[in-house]
Amino acid sequence: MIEVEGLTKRYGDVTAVDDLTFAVRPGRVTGFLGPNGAGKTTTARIVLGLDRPTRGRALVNGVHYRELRHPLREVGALLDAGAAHKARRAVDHLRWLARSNGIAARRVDQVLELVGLADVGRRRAGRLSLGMSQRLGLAAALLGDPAVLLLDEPGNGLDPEGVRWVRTMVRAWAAEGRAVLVSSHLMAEVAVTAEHLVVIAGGRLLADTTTDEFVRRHCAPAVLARTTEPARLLDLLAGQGLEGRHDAGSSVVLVPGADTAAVGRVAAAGGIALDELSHRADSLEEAFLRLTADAPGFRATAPGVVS
Ligand SMILES: Nc1ncnc2c1ncn2[C@@H]1O[C@H](COP(=O)(O)OP(=O)(O)OP(=O)(O)O)[C@@H](O)[C@H]1O
Repeated sequence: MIEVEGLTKRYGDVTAVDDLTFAVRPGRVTGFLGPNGAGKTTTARIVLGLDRPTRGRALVNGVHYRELRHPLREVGALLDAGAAHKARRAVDHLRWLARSNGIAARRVDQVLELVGLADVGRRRAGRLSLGMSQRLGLAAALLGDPAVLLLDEPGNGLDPEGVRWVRTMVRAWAAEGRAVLVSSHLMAEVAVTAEHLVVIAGGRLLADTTTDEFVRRHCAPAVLARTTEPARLLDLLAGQGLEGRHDAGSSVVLVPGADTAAVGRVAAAGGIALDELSHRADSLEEAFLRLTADAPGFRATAPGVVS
């Protein structure tokens, strides 16, 4: 498994990772989510011994990466699909990796087969399409049959069929008992692959929970009421113990967990005309944006509730 404990990384004035603690456990896919600049790559680089933390630590199977004798046999990583030398044939790239990690040469053919590259193994890395390069990166990650996998945007550059293939493979690897961390900034894509989510923004942990719980907590259905008097409706709802949400300038009030009849009765009793009364649930992407929008270092704004 991967254990990240109190991890902090500063680059000059920039705090890329800020006191981060989470674990990637075996037997399940953990989605590592955060908007651009959240600190995902920095965390992954520290786990893989490519960068040193300012404080805290990251352990793979209980030790620091640099203490692993044959790292590829313990942890497979896909960080940069373009990492293979352009002039080197795909098969030679894998053979070189296998040799430097004490892995049998026959494993190279197995992983090429596994990722669907058996026919193009003799092609030079520079002549592979983006999707094929991604598959070569996955082949390298799998070479040592590691118990821990760390994959950054594994579906990048793949066509829809390829994305489905990666999703199925990633789930199967976890089902075999591996600890799998898949990082991405695409909430909806990761949520269908991962059972567990670690969400960060501005280098800080925002959520560490099962995907089911995340959906329950952040995408719960709400009642949507549209009115020209949203502030007064909010007050009246609060008087009845119903907590609503309203974005400045919007005509919409959202009341999580309520039913339409209750909200309609409160409006009627207060003489408030409703232009719409309906049910609505946040999409995962909306929930993700809402959760991460206020984090330091993330400058984009989340969309309003509904305007
Ligand atoms: N070598 C570096 N020197 C200075 N700042 C850095 C360095 N590496 C990362 N950063 C900064 O640290 C923060 C986190 O970056 P990081 O690449 O870890 O985020 P990320 O979540 O992987 O983003 P993305 O989804 O865009 O890849 C950013 O503000 C980034 O500019």
